[in-house]
Amino acid sequence: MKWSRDISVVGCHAEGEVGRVITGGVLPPPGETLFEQKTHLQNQGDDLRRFLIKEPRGGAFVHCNLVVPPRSPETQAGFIIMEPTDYPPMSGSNSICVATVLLETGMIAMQEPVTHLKLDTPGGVIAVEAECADGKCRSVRTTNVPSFVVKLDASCKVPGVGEITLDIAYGGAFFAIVDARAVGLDLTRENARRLVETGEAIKEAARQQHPVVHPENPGIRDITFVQFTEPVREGADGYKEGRNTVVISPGKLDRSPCGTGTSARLAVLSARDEIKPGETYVSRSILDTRFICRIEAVSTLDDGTVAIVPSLKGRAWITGLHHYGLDPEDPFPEGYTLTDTWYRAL
Ligand SMILES: O=C(O)[C@H]1NCC[C@@H]1O
Repeated sequence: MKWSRDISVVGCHAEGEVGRVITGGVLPPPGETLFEQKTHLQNQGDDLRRFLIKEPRGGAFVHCNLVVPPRSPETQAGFIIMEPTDYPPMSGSNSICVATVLLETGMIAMQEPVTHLKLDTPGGVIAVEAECADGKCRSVRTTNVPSFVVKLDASCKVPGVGEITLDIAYGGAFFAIVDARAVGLDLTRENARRLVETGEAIKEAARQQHPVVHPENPGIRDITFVQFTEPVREGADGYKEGRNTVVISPGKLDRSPCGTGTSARLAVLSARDEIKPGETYVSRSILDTRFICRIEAVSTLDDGTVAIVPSLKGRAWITGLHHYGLDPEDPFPEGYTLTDTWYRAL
């Protein structure tokens, strides 16, 4: 075997959603901030993401996180999130995978029973509280970046679907949030393909009809995800509970309850006075896995926009230790996609 590249990756999933973590073989990209480093990766060939996420090394369900030295004060490490078509500024499921891998592999020393960390992301600094026992992370609570509403009850004309109403909110990426009843689809595993098709059509229309820009970072713009929701109800344990599924381009559903999507939804619920700071909110995925969430604080952005600071608690499990390599004779150094499993070719 003769490789021109050898990248060490720890396989992991958080509540069903894959979040692989690159722990070796890649130097930190240049940049003063994580956002600049992410932009460098994106604009300078995008080869690392394509190498690890596209087939034959990855698949439509794969996310990868590059661990980098921290840049912001008081943080212990940073990570840059790579998804099938995007580099989202933050990601809930990926943050839980990264924290679990950092602690369970000893890259950062674990303190039992609770380890507190601050991690740098392109979207800002997040706080992590990991409950740990016997060398394992039993849960990870991520306190996310400020999350806020952009529009409530906006109208959107979607080819093949009709005119629908949606909310637009930021939770670490911009989401268009749609009541699943408006498109006549229940959030079931059997409907996964139809949810993807409808979600991608809505995303395309919503991006054109509702351009959005983050008030504090104009580099963060445009709707990245469509989230379908079921109404909030009281769950078996007496807490408010809501199911959702988030469509991730080019066409798969988030298997976890989507931390950034839930953060955006909490901003909407808060703006409608349907949830109060400190109240427990259980966010459920299409697989019925859960994040236990709450609004930790209310704040304002530089331009006066009201924001919430949400947290989400879930668990991740390490699935494997891998080395991904490139044989110089391999005809697919940048990978490939086919519409059988990728929905849309990239
Ligand atoms: O939990 C989240 O925020 C994410 N899960 C995959 C897509 C989103 O980044």
